[in-house]
Amino acid sequence: MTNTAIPTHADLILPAPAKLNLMLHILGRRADGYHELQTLFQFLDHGDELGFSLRQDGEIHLHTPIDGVPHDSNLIVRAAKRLQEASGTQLGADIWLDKRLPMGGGIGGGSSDAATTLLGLDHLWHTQLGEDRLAELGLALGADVPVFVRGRAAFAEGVGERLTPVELEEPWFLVAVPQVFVSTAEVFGSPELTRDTPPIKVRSLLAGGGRNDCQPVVEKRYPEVRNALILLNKFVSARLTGTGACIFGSFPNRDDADKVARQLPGTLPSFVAQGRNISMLHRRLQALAKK
Ligand SMILES: C[C@@](CO)(OP(=O)(O)O)[C@H](O)COP(=O)(O)OP(=O)(O)OC[C@H]1O[C@@H](n2ccc(N)nc2=O)[C@H](O)[C@@H]1O
Ligand SMILES: Nc1ncnc2c1ncn2[C@@H]1O[C@H](COP(=O)(O)OP(=O)(O)O)[C@@H](O)[C@H]1O
Repeated sequence: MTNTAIPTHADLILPAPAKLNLMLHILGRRADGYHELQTLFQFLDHGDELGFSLRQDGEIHLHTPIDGVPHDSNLIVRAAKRLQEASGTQLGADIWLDKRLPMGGGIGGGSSDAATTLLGLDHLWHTQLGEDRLAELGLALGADVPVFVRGRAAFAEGVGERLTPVELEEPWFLVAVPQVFVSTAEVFGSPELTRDTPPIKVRSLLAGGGRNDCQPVVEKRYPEVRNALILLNKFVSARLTGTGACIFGSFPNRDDADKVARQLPGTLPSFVAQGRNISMLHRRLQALAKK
């Protein structure tokens, strides 16, 4: 595919894959307002792409602004600056983003961009902070960043930072994108959100259990999501990812997923991607390390 956003002369081009929350249980609320959860993360082989080139002057320049997100608030720029501070490097970077993932969709685009920036610049700058330190820097940027830094499908606990790697089947997913922005803070702040699901063991999950506790709240507050779920449920058992708005169903092969995608109305965009236990980012970095 031709890529207009990233120049071919960039020093390093890396993927920033999406994730799905295959289930998400809310166990309670901490004193700081954050919620204790249990969730199962799997990556998709579909995502954004980032390009990086070295700068000697220490500046961070993101050349592809996102509408409505100021340069210095972009998670890419924030991640780059955190890594500069933590490592003490004098180097900087030119960065380009090819944004393909819908924003605020519960598929983790911003968090994944941040993780790819941490790992990409750690590679380019030779800062060698190590995965644990990079995951720690990531957590300060968002609850979902560490899983993208680790790059392994995982059962997550705490606020999402305590990760146990898991081996899951790798089915094909149809992800539908209701055209509405769901606020994560609003969903977690809702009085009607249930916060008392008993903790479960990872083993019972892998047997296919679980649900998304945010789904009833999002269905009630966002008719676009409710209607999309009704529609997709006609073909496959559909579920919300994260706090939405995206919903997904799984299929044993790509053809079956494509067939359903073709039957969805134009008002409900969708894409088909395979679930992956090792993220595309990590597969690319491993290939680079072998060169
Ligand atoms: C719940 C998940 C599941 O993947 O939702 P999605 O964002 O992917 O939909 C994530 O953990 C979200 O992670 P992320 O989007 O990085 O959230 P943050 O920026 O850290 O938090 C946004 C807001 O959500 C609330 N929040 C978030 C995570 C959490 N465990 N408890 C919370 O109460 C807080 O009000 C916080 O201010
Ligand atoms: N590089 C980025 N990509 C996407 N969103 C970003 C980025 N940097 C900052 N943001 C902000 O983070 C918000 C949530 O982004 P996103 O990760 O796409 O959603 P979600 O966490 O629901 O999957 C966006 O609405 C935007 O304001």
